[in-house]
Amino acid sequence: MAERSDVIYTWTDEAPMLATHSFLPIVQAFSRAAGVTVATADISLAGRVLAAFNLGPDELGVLGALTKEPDTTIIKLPNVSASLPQLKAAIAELQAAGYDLPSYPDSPRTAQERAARARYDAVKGSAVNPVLREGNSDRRAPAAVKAYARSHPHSMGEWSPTSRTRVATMSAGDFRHNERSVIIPEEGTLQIRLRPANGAEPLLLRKELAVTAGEVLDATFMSAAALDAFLAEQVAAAQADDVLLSVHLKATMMKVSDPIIFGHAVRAVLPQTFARFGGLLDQEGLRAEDGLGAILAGLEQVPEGPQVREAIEAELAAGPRISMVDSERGVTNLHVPSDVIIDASMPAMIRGGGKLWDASGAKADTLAVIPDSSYAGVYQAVIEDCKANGALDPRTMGSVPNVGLMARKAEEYGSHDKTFLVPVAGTVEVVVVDGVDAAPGTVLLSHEVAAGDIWRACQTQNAPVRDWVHLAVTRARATGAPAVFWLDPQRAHDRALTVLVERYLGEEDTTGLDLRVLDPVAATRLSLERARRGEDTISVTGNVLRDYNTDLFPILELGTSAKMLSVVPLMNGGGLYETGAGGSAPKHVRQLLEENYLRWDSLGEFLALAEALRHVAQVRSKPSAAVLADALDAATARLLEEDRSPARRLGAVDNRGSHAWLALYWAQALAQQTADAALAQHFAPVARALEETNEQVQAELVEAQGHPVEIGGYYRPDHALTAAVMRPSATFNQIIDTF
Ligand SMILES: NC(=O)C1=CN([C@@H]2O[C@H](COP(=O)(O)OP(=O)(O)OC[C@H]3O[C@@H](n4cnc5c(N)ncnc54)[C@H](OP(=O)(O)O)[C@@H]3O)[C@@H](O)[C@H]2O)C=CC1
Ligand SMILES: O=C(O)CCC(=O)C(=O)O
Ligand SMILES: [Mg+2]
Repeated sequence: MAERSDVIYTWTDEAPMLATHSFLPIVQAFSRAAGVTVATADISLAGRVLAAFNLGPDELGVLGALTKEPDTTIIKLPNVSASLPQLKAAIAELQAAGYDLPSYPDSPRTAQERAARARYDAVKGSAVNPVLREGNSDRRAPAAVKAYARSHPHSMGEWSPTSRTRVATMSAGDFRHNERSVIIPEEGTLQIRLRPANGAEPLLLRKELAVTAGEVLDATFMSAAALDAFLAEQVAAAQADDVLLSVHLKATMMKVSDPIIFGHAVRAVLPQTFARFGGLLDQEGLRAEDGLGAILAGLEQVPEGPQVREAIEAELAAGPRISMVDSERGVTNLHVPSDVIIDASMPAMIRGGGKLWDASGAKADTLAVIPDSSYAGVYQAVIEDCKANGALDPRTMGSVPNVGLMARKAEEYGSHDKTFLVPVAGTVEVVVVDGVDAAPGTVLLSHEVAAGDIWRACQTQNAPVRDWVHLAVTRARATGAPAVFWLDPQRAHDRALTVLVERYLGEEDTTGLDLRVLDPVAATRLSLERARRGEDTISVTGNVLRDYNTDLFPILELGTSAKMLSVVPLMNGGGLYETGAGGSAPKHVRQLLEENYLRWDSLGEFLALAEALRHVAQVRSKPSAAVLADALDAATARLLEEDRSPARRLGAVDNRGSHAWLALYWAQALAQQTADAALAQHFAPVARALEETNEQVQAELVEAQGHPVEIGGYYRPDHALTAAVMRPSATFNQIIDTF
């Protein structure tokens, strides 16, 4: 990684990584011509695993440090936030490729195994985004994208007023109801300990926790008993109502708590199997947390396997219908913890008219189980709105952009190192060690807990809150749209945050702006009501709702969140440009391997790149970068107008075809602009060559489609093989590689 290069383009996983093989050579060729350097940083899951064992460079670490430099510009593509089954698959692939890596120690016994486990656990889950997000988030649909969605509406499933789809969430005992919060007056050090109810010595859960002045610190827990009772009720309710049982969690970002909750859900649908064979499954290391898929696969190696499998199948057959991820392959919602991720799964269901797939591949209503009630009400409010008013109409609906509090691992998404599965009943206490304007030993927060409960603390630093409020005011001013802070007066954390929001709004010039604070359900209703009238409403939210809303509203408005502009102004002056708001679309990889067709849309990359180049122009004093950016935006707008984005089916323009169109339009725009005569002159022959060969190039790209391809790996494919697959037009490559 060339650390001083103008732009750092991230090398990630799955579909975006495939697209990068085609798009990056174009980006580098165009940028080079304008004197802008573009280097890559490998932050893929495989790259991170190798770095964790010193078998490869720690490019994420370097990139994390660069986020604090004022002249850094990073383009961040989506990466796999690995669930344990994915991490294990990546390790197996790397081992088979000859890397000397230990297997994942499920039950570490030696010091060496514990060390290996700690390294792997640091790579697991959402281990990239929190490191790079040294700023708050500004996600919105650019005008050209919104205009395209209005003139080319995606299909929306119909909503019937009699739909039986609904959200089930807990009414007590969950993270929302147990939350307690304080604002830390002065910096200091805390400790988290558990005082067992049986009078035994306190257990130190976290020896030292540094806190900063003015930060919001909260603590809460999910009661295992309340969760199990709730899940048992939902299993029965789904069966009684004959709707599909579906469970929506974020086992990737909430990498400690949510896999545990997922495990409870797996056990809730198989109570008899676990009562009978739980001991055996434990002994074999087959954990409900890893999903039904891992259990069924693991049973192949166990002598009693067929018996257990029979029990599972019988119990599934007798229970409620479970929603399917892939009905053809028999993959249920409970097979893999990372297959159904709430931010994308709930909006896709709502876009589809409240339906999910059953085992026969038919669509059916669902009972969507979202155990913690902190944010579940948002989805229920959307469902109620759709039942009452029908599906939203992408041709007319307004937009709900987001300003999200995210910097410095804000709120729940930074809580993993403070989340604990409670080993014995007792009292968890957050205690002052020093500082904090309190006597050592003072208990700041405490909860009575039982064994199996999930306790966690979250931190929200003060400077990010102030920056977030400022960003909200800036966006409200720039757009004239009302900005609504989604804060829940029933939650201790949100009440503390409201105090800070009011304080920092007092520092801003807010004359003439419409700024409100509403609870999330009221905010959802208002935003939808306005959207139905074609009006825009900025949602100003915490970190989790940032994630949820930036899939929810784009998926309804634009059909996908891949088309979002996703800017993270870094607090020290750098710029992080995320590509879209969606993920790495694993399904797209399978389609490429089976039929050499990649339906991934790189629009998010195009939008992010233009903003990144503008940032380079400013922080590196390179005016031609701004010329590149303006021409790129013009090319992107034209790509949309002329409908050159990837289609979904063989024989049409796919990801590679859309890149070739973009290169043509970009070169033409550069040749025609008058701001930089040297660039115009440089690009005139390039534009001509691309025009003259365009028909042939597109034909070559379509010709390549329609048969299986081999790229030599999933998590770490062979670079040369993948490049050959992703760059099949010799005519196009010749132009890009030589100008
Ligand atoms: N910023 C980040 O790093 C993020 C990473 N992730 C990671 O991504 C993975 C998958 O997550 P998942 O929840 O399934 O969500 P995804 O957003 O990856 O996929 C859901 C669906 O959205 C559509 N989609 C998403 N992006 C595009 C695109 N650029 N072009 C066309 N269609 C697109 C696809 O629909 P269709 O099948 O109809 O084509 C896809 O199947 C996980 O490993 C997750 O951890 C998730 C979110 C953000
Ligand atoms: O980091 C992740 O796992 C996902 C991030 C995400 O979904 C988002 O930021 O929208
Ligand atoms: Mg998301």
